[in-house]
Amino acid sequence: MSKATDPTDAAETEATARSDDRAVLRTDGVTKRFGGLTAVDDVNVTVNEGEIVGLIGPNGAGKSTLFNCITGTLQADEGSVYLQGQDVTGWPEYKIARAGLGRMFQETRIFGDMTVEKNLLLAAQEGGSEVSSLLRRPDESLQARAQELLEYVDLGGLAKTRAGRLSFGQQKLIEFAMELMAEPDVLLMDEPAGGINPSMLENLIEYIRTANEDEEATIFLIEHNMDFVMEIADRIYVLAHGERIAEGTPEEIQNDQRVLDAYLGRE
Ligand SMILES: Nc1ncnc2c1ncn2[C@@H]1O[C@H](COP(=O)(O)OP(=O)(O)OP(=O)(O)O)[C@@H](O)[C@H]1O
Repeated sequence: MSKATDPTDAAETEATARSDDRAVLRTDGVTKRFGGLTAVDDVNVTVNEGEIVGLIGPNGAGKSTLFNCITGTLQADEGSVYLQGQDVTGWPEYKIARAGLGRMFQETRIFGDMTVEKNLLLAAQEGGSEVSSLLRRPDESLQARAQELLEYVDLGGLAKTRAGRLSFGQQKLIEFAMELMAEPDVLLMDEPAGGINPSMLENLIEYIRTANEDEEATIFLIEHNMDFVMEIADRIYVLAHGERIAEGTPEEIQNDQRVLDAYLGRE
């Protein structure tokens, strides 16, 4: 996808030099305070190309705040955020999105009066295409891409259906397909399993895995559903009271005493 590079940005060269080769996303000492509360405290995370990385922690641990600092929704008080090695700290949200960061929210942002296909075509604008031309004369390759992504999530037959008629679970899958339309370098997902009925959860795991394997989608996700995150993530970061208390494979995290204590409120 197109990158919003600023050749005059001196920090870029430095950031590129410091970055891990495979790191699509990296935070370095990100700290965010709300008055006297340190919601995110000196947090370092790295998401490498092709990984599915989980972010977990008890309620109020700072997960959403960290996501918001990464996406530019909030400005960190300290620390830096690097996307593909480029220092994007302080950039406005739209510019970070254009530079390759996708975000899928808990609530869907679908246009209910438009068809599923038009929603997908609109989402492609985040990848740099013009909105008006997309809707009037959609590019055949984009249409084919939309159909392909709908088939990934087993909703291929619903392209011409009004999106508002779909169930919440189906709308979430459409939103996932929409995010993939923009071909983000990394996709942040906020509780993808939230509100999804248990029978659909296994499917969601399969769709995210397929996107990861076939589309090489790199994913960073917040999730409260432990079974889900343990099954899907390659690596997991754990936050508690704003601090990163653990990092490891799902197996390591499940056996980490600090993590168990944090969840039981025993720090
Ligand atoms: N805009 C804000 N103003 C003041 N305090 C905030 C703000 N946003 C978050 N906080 C506080 O910062 C801390 C971290 O909140 P955050 O929402 O990031 O946690 P979380 O891990 O995402 O929690 P949850 O799992 O419950 O969504 C909490 O104590 C929260 O009350």
